[in-house]
Amino acid sequence: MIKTHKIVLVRHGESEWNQKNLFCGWYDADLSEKGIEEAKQAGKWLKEKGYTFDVAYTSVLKRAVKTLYHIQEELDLHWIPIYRHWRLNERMYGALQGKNKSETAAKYGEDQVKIWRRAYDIPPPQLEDSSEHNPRNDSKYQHLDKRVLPLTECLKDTVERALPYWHDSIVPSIRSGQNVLICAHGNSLRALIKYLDKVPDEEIVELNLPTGIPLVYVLDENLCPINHYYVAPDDVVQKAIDQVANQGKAKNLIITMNEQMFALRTPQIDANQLDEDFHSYNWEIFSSLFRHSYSHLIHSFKHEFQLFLRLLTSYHTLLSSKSSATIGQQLLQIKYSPSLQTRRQKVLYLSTFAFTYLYEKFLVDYRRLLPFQFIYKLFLFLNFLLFLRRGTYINLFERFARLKTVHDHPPSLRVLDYTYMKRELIWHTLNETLGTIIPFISSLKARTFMRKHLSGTIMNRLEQTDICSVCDQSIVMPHESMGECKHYFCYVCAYSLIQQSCPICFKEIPNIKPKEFSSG
Ligand SMILES: O=C(OP(=O)(O)O)[C@H](O)COP(=O)(O)O
Repeated sequence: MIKTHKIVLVRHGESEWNQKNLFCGWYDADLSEKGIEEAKQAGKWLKEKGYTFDVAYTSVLKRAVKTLYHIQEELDLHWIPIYRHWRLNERMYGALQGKNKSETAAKYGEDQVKIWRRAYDIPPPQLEDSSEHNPRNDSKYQHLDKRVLPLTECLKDTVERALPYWHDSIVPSIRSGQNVLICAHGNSLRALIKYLDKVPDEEIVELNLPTGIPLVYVLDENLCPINHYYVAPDDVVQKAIDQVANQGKAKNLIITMNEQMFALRTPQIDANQLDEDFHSYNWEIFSSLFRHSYSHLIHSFKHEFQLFLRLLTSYHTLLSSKSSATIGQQLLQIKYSPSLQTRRQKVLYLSTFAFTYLYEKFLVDYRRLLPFQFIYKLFLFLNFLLFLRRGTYINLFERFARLKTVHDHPPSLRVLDYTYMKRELIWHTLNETLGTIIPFISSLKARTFMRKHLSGTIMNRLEQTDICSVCDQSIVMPHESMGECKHYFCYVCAYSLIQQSCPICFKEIPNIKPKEFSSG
């Protein structure tokens, strides 16, 4: 019987930088809340299937170290030896570290990002020596020769630096019959798999490893893979793999942006307008309360009451600790970031009310103050131009208080279906065409045409009744032709037939006369 070995590879649970869709590399990001749950779940799956380990290997980055810890916790395996080594670190992502993958795809193209993420031998641009991400300035690596510390790596480089550790430390443990667990990273594990499965350079591009799902490799006695499988339901695995593959797509931008995504200009303008509309509506209702009594009071103290209403609204919105958005912003799901926290911001906010009050009470009515009004309007205009250019600070208060507007929730991706729009377009075109054609159709001629082709019975019925041969209603002021036609018409209908022909018998009607009633 062939002697086999089983090793388990686990990519750490989701890190905080995975969550933000940032290139992470050697940056020491922590696990996100979800990542902690994924790590625990990995341990549970392994426990369920009866896995146990004698030794574990990981990198020196805390997202992998902590994932391993959570797995140990679930398996109650704190006593096994743990070896951490920089050679199991994630691929050094060079100058891409800290950049958002979707934004990078939007800037450089998805194809370029796929090359940087997945091409075997093309490294991303390297880190500057002075970069905060340069491992040469990191205390974790101070004991190492600076020349081995990379400033960027392609997968080939990662394979080359990870394999010595595989051969020197991990292989002996496997050969000695120990159950080995390796908890590492997306690309350091891809490097290992590339080597074990002898994946061709061009095929490794399509390999994506999900976070927190244990991958079992069954090796023969020469440590060649016989089989491999994930210890999780297939649909969970596939979904997680697709998610990793899609991280480099620009279209993810809208759904992966965190909630600090700045609001677009249009919602900001709309929110401003809604606030004004809300104030007008508020004032309308309030003043209508006193329409029949105390109206003189309302009229005399209009500005003071308006100030009171504005303050009341603010007290329940921006000035309350629960909200950082005006009414208009709340309706459009945007808000200030940071919220109105400092005393200075609150004072500035309240002074805008004082200013509005003074402006409306005095400036508008006094001609001598017109130059001030002009200066104020000029400021508003310049501020608005700046807002249009930069997309921030729609009013002077926001500018002075340095308040930016962000989306309350990440905007969701809307799927546009053009079927309805196409139908609408066809219907409108048809409507317009009919609307243009119909007025050209003479109803009289149409009716004449139809009668010409109607069967005799209907014709007879029409002739036998006392209804007008033109409008089909009871005859009003009956008239008849002065020619050969023997039909009767209302006066108005008959008048329209002069010099035309009768719609029933098609005889010409030279003129008309009132119907003569026989005395019998
Ligand atoms: O740090 C990273 O990997 P990790 O989350 O496995 O440590 C990379 O950002 C993974 O990104 P990639 O899947 O685009 O290679």
